[in-house]
Amino acid sequence: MSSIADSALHEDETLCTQILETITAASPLQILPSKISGAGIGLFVTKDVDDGEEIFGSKPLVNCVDNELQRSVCDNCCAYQLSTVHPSGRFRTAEDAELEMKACSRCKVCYYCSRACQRKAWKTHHKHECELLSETPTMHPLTRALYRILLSIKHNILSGDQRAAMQRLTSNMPELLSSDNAKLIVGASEAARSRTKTDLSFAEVVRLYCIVLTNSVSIFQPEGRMLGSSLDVVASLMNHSCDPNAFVVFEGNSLRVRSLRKLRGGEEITQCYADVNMDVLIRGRKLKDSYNFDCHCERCEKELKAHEERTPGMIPQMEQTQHDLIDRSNEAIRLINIDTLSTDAHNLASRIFPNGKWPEDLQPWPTLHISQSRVSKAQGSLVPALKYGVKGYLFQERRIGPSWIHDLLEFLQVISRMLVAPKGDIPFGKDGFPSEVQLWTILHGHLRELALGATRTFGERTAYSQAIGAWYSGSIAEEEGPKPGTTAFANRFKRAQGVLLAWAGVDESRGIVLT
Ligand SMILES: C[S@@+](CC[C@H](N)C(=O)[O-])C[C@H]1O[C@@H](n2cnc3c(N)ncnc32)[C@H](O)[C@@H]1O
Repeated sequence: MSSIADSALHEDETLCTQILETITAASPLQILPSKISGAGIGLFVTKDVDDGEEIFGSKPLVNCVDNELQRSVCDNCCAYQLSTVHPSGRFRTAEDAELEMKACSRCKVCYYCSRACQRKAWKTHHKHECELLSETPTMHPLTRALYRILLSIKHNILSGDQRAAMQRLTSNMPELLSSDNAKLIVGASEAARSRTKTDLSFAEVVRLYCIVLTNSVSIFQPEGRMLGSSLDVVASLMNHSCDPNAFVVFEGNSLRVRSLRKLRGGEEITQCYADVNMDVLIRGRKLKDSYNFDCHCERCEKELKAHEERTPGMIPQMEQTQHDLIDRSNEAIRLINIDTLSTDAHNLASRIFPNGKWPEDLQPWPTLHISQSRVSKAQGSLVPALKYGVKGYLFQERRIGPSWIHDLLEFLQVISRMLVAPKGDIPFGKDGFPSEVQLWTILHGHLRELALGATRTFGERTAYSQAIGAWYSGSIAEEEGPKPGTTAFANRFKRAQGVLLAWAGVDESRGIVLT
């Protein structure tokens, strides 16, 4: 295997053609040396691609559901029991029946949404792994992916091309074997080799595990939920950018790569391996720890320079504090409790900024506000949820892509709950708070942006975009004044948004401009 792995994939034209034939792409793609220094090979478009287009779709080699979601996600089609979206393209209501999930009666590890899914999974892979899974039910999904791959090789389920291409993916094996995780990697590989009784050598199994660790992508649905991990050969060839032109999303068990902006023919397709909204220091740590490289892109250099100018010589403290703020914010979400979050956050911020005043637009502050809004909403405290929500979503620098759509949706859910709350619960028109009519205008203006944004981001066929579109059309049908999309509405919206922003203490320049 090492000799195959030594020759780069792009040099084998026949193999490249064969693996590119397994995807569905609007126009042909190419595998070439990356334009990013030190990044190996990459994936390129050959023709111009518009903003918001599907670049390609693929059926991954393996999808593995996260352990804590096993009972609620179908192990075959990835249908999610708690999805807020009905497959017919509307948001679910309390009247909708819940998907009934049934466990495999033998292993009780994999769950299915129908007999058909269970039969299909059994035929394609589950019959080979069922007994092994029942012995090790809590295996990490990436280790489960390794088992599935080893068994697929053993039982000739993978085609020769798929196997050859997978084995040539970057493994980062030397770096992973000298990392803190080396013992775990070696131990899991040893166990996988002996349990699956594969013919592969120990070194080959370790390398395959490193390939899984380096190339897997999250099964991220349009709704924003991560359901597990997936390995797809073609998607694995996309390199990282902190200003990506594409992203990966799943529709059921199918992977889709969609554009975030226009790409010119010959351009490399890139995705962000870290949370694209986070600061350079958080992204940098993730890229180093999980993918073994340092990013030196324009965005990273610019953000590092800004740190040096703002707080000279404080980069290590700044990084630690950002991590601590994120941990604190995640803890608040987990406990559904933000009682001490503001005080704790200001105490942490004062390590860097003597007055404890972290800049509103510097991450993770906007994300912290979004957590505060989410927890307040869960507690039914809608007024603070709105105030935190306005700050959270308007201080995000990037107003494109999945996370922007999710932030906007959450913000609008707060507004729409306020508009149906019992009279007297919401201080309409008092102490600078917008009037009820103004809040309707704010909802409708944003809903139109959300509907347009969801269609551009996820495509118009996606049930999620359709559900947002249905919400928008249902809601504006009741609007008596000028409709969104007209100049009269835009003027009304600007005034209403101005009131909301003044109430929330956000500068008007941060507001959204309607399209
Ligand atoms: C999923 S693979 C991407 C395909 C890979 N370039 C190849 O040749 O197979 C991820 C690995 O590619 C490299 N890589 C991806 N993006 C990079 C970037 N922006 N700068 C440097 N290396 C990068 C790193 O080695 C990373 O661990």
